[in-house]
Formats: sequence, C-alpha cells, structure tokens
Amino acid sequence: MTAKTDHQTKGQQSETDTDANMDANMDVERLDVQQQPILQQLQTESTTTAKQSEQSQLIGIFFVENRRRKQDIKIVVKLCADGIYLRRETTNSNHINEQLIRIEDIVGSSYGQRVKKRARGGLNSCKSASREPSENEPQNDQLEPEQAKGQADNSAYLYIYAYLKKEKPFRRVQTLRILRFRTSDDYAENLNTARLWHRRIREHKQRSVTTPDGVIVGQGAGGKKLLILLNPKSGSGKGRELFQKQVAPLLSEAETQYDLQITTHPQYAQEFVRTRKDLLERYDGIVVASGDGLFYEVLNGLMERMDWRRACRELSLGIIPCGSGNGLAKSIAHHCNEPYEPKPILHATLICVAGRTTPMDVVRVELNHRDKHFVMYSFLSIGWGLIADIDIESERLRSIGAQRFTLWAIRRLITLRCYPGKLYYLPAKSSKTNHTDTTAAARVARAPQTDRSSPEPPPVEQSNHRLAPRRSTAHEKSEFRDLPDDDDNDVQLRDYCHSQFDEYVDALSTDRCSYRQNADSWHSAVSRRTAYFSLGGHSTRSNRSRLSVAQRIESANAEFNQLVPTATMPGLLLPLPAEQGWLSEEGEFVMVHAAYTTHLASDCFFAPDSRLNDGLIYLVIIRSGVGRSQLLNFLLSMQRGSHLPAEQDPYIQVMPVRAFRIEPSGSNGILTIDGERVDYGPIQAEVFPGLINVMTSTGQ
Ligand SMILES: Nc1ncnc2c1ncn2[C@@H]1O[C@H](COP(=O)(O)OP(=O)(O)OP(=O)(O)O)[C@@H](O)[C@H]1O
Repeated sequence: MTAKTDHQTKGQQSETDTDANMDANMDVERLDVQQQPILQQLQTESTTTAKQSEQSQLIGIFFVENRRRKQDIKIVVKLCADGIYLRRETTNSNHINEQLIRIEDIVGSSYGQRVKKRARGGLNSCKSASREPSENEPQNDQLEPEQAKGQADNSAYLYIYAYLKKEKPFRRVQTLRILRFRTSDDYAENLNTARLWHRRIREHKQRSVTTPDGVIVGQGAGGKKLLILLNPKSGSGKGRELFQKQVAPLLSEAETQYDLQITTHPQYAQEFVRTRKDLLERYDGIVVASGDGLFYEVLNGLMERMDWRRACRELSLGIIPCGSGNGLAKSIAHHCNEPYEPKPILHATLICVAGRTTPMDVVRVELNHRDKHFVMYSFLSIGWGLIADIDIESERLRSIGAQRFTLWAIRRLITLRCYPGKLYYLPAKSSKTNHTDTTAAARVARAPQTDRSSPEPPPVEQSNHRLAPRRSTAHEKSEFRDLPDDDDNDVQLRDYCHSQFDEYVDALSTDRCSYRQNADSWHSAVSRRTAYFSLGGHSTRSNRSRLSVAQRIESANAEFNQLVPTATMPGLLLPLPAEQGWLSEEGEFVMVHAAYTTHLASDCFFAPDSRLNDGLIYLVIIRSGVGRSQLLNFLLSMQRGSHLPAEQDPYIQVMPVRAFRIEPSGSNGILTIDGERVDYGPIQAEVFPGLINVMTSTGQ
C-alpha cells in the first residue's frame, strides 16, 4: 500500500468548496482519507451481541483542508450500529467537534469513482438503484476535470446520504458525506475498502429495522420490490414530474428496488391491485404517489382479493402526497413526529424508505342505495352535513385553490343547513355489555390459532351474530385478526359449523337477507366473488349444487367468512341492540363527521386524539341550534386542532366510538367517504383495529 501525502492539493479543496456552494440546501462534506492508519476493523470474538456489533465497526481517519482558516481538520470517522460518529479536530487549535449521524437518518450509500454532481444519485439525477461500480475505469462523462484530462485518480469514493432532523424550523436537512479512499495506487483495492463501508452501512441499517425475533420488517427488507402507483393527474397534475425530481433520486439513494405503474384512468389502481396474481410474491409494499383517492382504491382493491387477509398482513402501504388534500400522509407524519412541510414529498418518501411499519385501523362501511347493498373500506373519515357540503360543493371553485374551502364555508354559514335523521353509536367506553367483544377485535378470541389448547368454540348467542364473542384481552383489542387461514383452522371452523348445525341454520335463515344484500354488494359488482354470495345460484367454484339447501347456506357462509372480513354489527337494515351498549339520538344535525386519523387534510387537524391503531372512530356531532359564531370559531380552529370543546357542550360534541349508523330522514344531502361523495342514504361503519400496516419511520 503506498502512502499518499498530496491529499490536500489546491485542486481537490476547490472541488469540495464548489460542491458546498452548489448544493445550497444540502450539507455536503468531502473527507479525504489519510495515509496511515487508514482503516481499522476491530477484531473481536463474536460471542455476544455487543461483541458482534463491535466487530462490525469500521474506523477511518480523514482530513479536510479549510482554506479560509488555513488549517487542516482531522476527522475520525467511526461506523457502528448507532450510525456514523465524526470527531473533528483542528490541527492548529485544540478545538474538537463531534457529530453522530444516526443510522435511522442515513438512507443509504453508494460507492465508486468520483462523479459529477449531476450524475450523483440524490442531487439532481435519478440513477438506477444499487449501482455496482465496475473495477475498470469510469465513463468519461462522469469524470472530474482532472481525471478527464488524463490525470489518474485512483481514489474510490463513498457517498453517504443522510437526512438529519432539525427542530427549528422542524424539517429534515439533506446531508451528504463523501469519504475518499486512496491509500493504494490500485483503484480496485480502494474500491474494495469503499465497498466494505457501503456493505456495513447496509447491514447496520437492516439490523436497525429487524424485530427482536429476527424478522426484518418493512419494504424492501425481504428482497422484494416496492410497487409504486402514480396518478399523473393528482393535485396540480404534476405528479410525474414531482416523482422524477423528488422521489426517484431518494429511492435511488436508499437503493430501493421498485416497479412504477402510472395510472391511466380512475379504478386503474384498484383493478391492478385486485387482479395482479403475483402481488405478494413480487412486492412487500405498495406506495401510492397521489392523493387520498388513490390510496382508497388500493385499500379496496386489496380487500377484494381472495387472499386479502395475507395481503393486509404482508404488504405494507405507504403514501407520497401528490394530491390536494393529503390527510393520510399528514396523519402518518404526525404519528411519527416527522416533519411534513415544507417538503411533504421528500418527508413522506423518507418515511416510505425507513423500512418500518405500524398497524393502522380500517373502517368497514355499509351503504344502502335503491335496495342495493354496498360494502367498502375507509381509512380517513365519513362525513354528513357541513364539512362534507363544503368539501364537495366547493369543487366548482377548484381553480382558486385551497381558498375554495374558506369561501364556501362562509357561504354555508350564511345559509346554514340542518339535516334531520337518526344517529346510532356504540361508545368506546360503554359500561353496559362487553361491547368491545362485538368488535372485530373479538374475532381474535374466536381464532383457534390464538388458543389451540381450547378448541371448543363459543356458543351462538344471537341470530345476527353467527359466533358469540369471548372477552378479548388487552393485547387482542389492539389488532385486527379475522378467522385464520391455515388448514388446521379451516378444519376447526368446519367442525364447529357441523357441531352447531341446527343453530347455524336458524341463524342463517334469520339473517339471510343480510347475506343476500352482500350478494349485491359493491364488491360483487366488480369482483369474482359474486358466485359465492349468490346463494340461490350456481357456484362455479364449489360443488354446492349437489348439497341440500341448508348445507349450501352453511357452505356459502363458511366460504363467505373466508373471503371477507365479517362485520360484527348487525346488517344495515336490522335493529341495533340497546343491550349491547348501542345508543341513539334523533333530531336535526348540522353535521356528523367521523374521523379515524388525526388529519382530514394536511391543514385540517380534525381528531387530535386519534392514533393510527387505537381502534376508535372519533364522532364529531354538531346539533341544530348551534350559534353561527360558535360554528365560525369551530371552522377557524380546525387547522390548529383546537376546535373541539374542552368541556361538555350542548351543541358540539366529540365521542370515541367503535361503530355508528346514520339514518338521514330526507333524500337531499351529501355523504362522503374519505372525501369522496357517495349515494345519500343510510350508512353504517365499524372499525377493524390495525387491519393494515402502513409505512412509518418509528415502527410499532
Ligand atoms: N390517470 C388518471 N386520470 C384521471 N383520473 C385518475 C387517474 N388515475 C387515478 N385517477 C382518479 O383520480 C382520483 C383522484 O386522485 P387523488 O385522490 O390521488 O388526487 P386528488 O384528488 O388530487 O387528491 P386528494 O384526494 O388528496 O384531494 C382517484 O380517485 C382516481 O380514481
């Protein structure tokens, strides 16, 4: 190994300065490796975890010339499980400065020859992920001037991409650290050193997202790709451009492998997700680069799959906000205590490449329109009245931007509307019955896999509840699990169905209308499932036609259980049992708005107490008789999240519930699900706690 002493030449330093000047918003620093000792790998016995992590430490000593102050800075760089420690010492004063770039803040690294700024991953270009540099000479157009002129530079460079969290103002700052390895005259040898650092960074990053039981969570971790669905028409219609400029370079820095699908029309994403056979084999995450509307399509497409249960478990979902509302992206950023503004796309992409996931609640919604029954899945909100009116009716002013909401709010305040109807809800803290057991969480208890030692199923309690609930544990309440999908469990379920046959038939015949409603569900209109729900018809997927009617009903229900997450509240046309804690209120309402994420839009902090996985719907009720000034104050304070009354108020009330039903009396009004208008009429919803996993930077 030949020692080099010319590491602080004029030419090199000016390059570093140029970088710093050009990347005004980015913290760039190039550190040149010193002659001796350049790199040490600590050799320790790998008997304990601590020792293992020590073993994977790398240490190097680098120098930077500070021409302005005419002094050299010596920088000791240590790479370990926590991240990268930089200890700076100036040579002519004893000033020491230390910095830790946390492993969570490092998105990735790349190595190879020195490349021009425009050819570098995260700066302006989008180069392909996981670039494996050749050990031959680099391409001429990527060489620095000195190289291009024929002056050989045998150095290998390591580019470390990090985004440091700053509190004031709250944001992430793009940071690039360049390590130059040139202890040898042989480029291949220097490249090997850079490659080792690169590999170690990857290993540490991967370890940081591994759960205690050794499972690597999040996208990209299992060697699969991300599927990115991009709506080029979302928001201001610049989705494609924003992706190329802001998202692709970051994915490249993080070495994320992905397939990009550009949607061509409404329903494209839903259809793609629903029908793609190898979705789970090929991808471990789906990222929506669009607004909340496309996320809604992806969620519902997943729920229409035969393997929806596995899909919800194994595919993590992320969102990069290119739309106009972006309530989900803001809610996730809020959950992770991550900045959102001023660069929502950058911040959200960082969350998507962080490799961690958090369970999130989904709400199952039932609608009835012209005797047809619809089922869909929602993740944001359901609105009836004021906010839904403002949201939908102001569409005609879309061209004026976000101000349309303010203008329309004023209009609505002047001509205030009240809607007569009946509201039912199941409070989260009902003291009556163990109503939490009637939520989806209770199905955990029914899942044989959670208690294989006691296979005896619970008794049937009511005609509209096929399986009676067992009290669930605190842990069970925190996540959704439906009936298990392994073979053992299928057998147990079947055995149980047979043992309870008489009661089952009874229950089914009483309830049949609700199943037949499902036959005409929104799902069946667009999916292959129709055959399953058409009890009277011929199923192409089973030999049910040879069975008796009762057996066919039973068989249909067993299949139905396997296919969709079953509702625990009675069907939309059935009464809601007061003995299970259901409460109701009849009257005139200015608004009933249900939210299950903190933000309805990036600037609407609607349910500040909401958590991604709390199993709660926040029902905000505004009753008729509310004063206009109180209403104005409510609307004006929504942005800060201070709109909800701290004390009991006769007109405005917020209530955490597990399920609710709205029965509007008239036929004129607006109902929205996740900000999109749906048919006006009776609607009910219940929360499925933690049904899906969303990409977060914090994990569980
Ligand atoms: N290529 C396309 N052309 C037209 N519409 C599309 C296309 N791709 C998707 N869509 C539809 O556009 C609708 C709106 O998209 P999206 O929600 O992503 O953006 P947005 O409305 O601007 O954002 P937000 O919902 O946050 O207000 C979606 O419901 C989707 O069905």
